[in-house]
Amino acid sequence: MGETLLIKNAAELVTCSGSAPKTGAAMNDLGIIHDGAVLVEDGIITKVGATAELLSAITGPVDKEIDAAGKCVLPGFVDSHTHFVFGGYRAEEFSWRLRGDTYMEIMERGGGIVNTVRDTRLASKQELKELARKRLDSMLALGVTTVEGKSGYGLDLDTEIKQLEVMAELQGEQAVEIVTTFMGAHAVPQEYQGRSGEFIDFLINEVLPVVAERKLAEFCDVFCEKGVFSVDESRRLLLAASKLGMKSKLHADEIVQLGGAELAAELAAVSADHLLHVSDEGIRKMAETKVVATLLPATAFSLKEPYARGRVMIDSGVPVALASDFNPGSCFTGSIPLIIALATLYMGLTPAETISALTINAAAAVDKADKIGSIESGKQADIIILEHPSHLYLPYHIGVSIVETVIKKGKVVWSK
Ligand SMILES: N=CN[C@@H](CCC(=O)O)C(=O)O
Repeated sequence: MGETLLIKNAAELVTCSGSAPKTGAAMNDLGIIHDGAVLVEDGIITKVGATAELLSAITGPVDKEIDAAGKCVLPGFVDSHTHFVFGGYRAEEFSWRLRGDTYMEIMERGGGIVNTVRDTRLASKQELKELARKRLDSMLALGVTTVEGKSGYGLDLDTEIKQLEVMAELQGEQAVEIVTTFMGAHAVPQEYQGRSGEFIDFLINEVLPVVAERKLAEFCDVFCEKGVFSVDESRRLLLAASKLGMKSKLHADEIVQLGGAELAAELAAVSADHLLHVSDEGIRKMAETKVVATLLPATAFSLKEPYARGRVMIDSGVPVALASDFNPGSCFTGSIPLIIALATLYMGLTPAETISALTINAAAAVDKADKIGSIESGKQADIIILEHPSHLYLPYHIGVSIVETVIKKGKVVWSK
């Protein structure tokens, strides 16, 4: 037996077990074990059950014990949609939004994403890495054990690669596991203004092959949006990426209803994200094909847009995940407590659905539900312990983190 960790006496052990992704009523079933325990060997969960039974089944010595009496134990949160590697800030643009300018108006005036592109191109790899590391540290303290991160602030070969290399280097240098997405089609760069199709050709012919050859990204994502990339351009890029082994994600129907959700279903994408303006048909098709809907309530909040129809999606059988969308423009926060507050108070999700959406379904949104997202035998021991006895204390503490301990691959990596 390798290094062992025992967590015992948990008032509530939220396992999130069961088939993934969870849909419909299953999102309310958290597989709770009262007075629960977990045994971890060499970073992998080997036993889960009631404390008394689990203790009697342990044969060898245990290296470390955590007494979780009076506390709730859950799978680590998975933040399945972020843009955490970037240079510069857009605080002035935020003040323009406060006075009424819309996100797209600012983008059309030559601001928005391309502003961050300029700063990210200028920043050295080391500068980007240190900024990104700090952001990951803050996420970890909120209970995030896995994060998805996108490129997309380079929009040229060198800077896209620089962003992806930052993520590759940070993997293993700190505790949060990173799932990497290539998002060269995040905006049309100034040098390609009015020629979005040619820019897609450039990405397909000159950037994707390098990303694939160097195995720098597991997913390809595209901002499928009116005035950015059309459904046809998005399809062309994602099919080319898929031929090179990258799985598909889409920024879909965020600002207007364009058919991004329908395209995600057609391509059997792993997830379609945002979906503030998704059509009923898009919801039906996503339910049919089990594309994960990654909803980003902090972005709707920050943009003062209506929230995505999470309640309708869950009731229609769509697997729903929640994520932060941490980025320098539309949503400068990685706050899991804020997401929990918005999902429960304004989107009509129950506390249990919200937990499923941040754990097992978020793991499915990065195609890792076989390894993370639940506390089950055989899974990686990514676990958080709360200061309080039940998951119900999460939405009750509005905008405030109650995470006390974070465990990654069986090791305590953060504690309050
Ligand atoms: N909508 C496109 N991409 C980001 C925003 C990026 C930015 O404004 O810098 C998002 O997911 O919200």
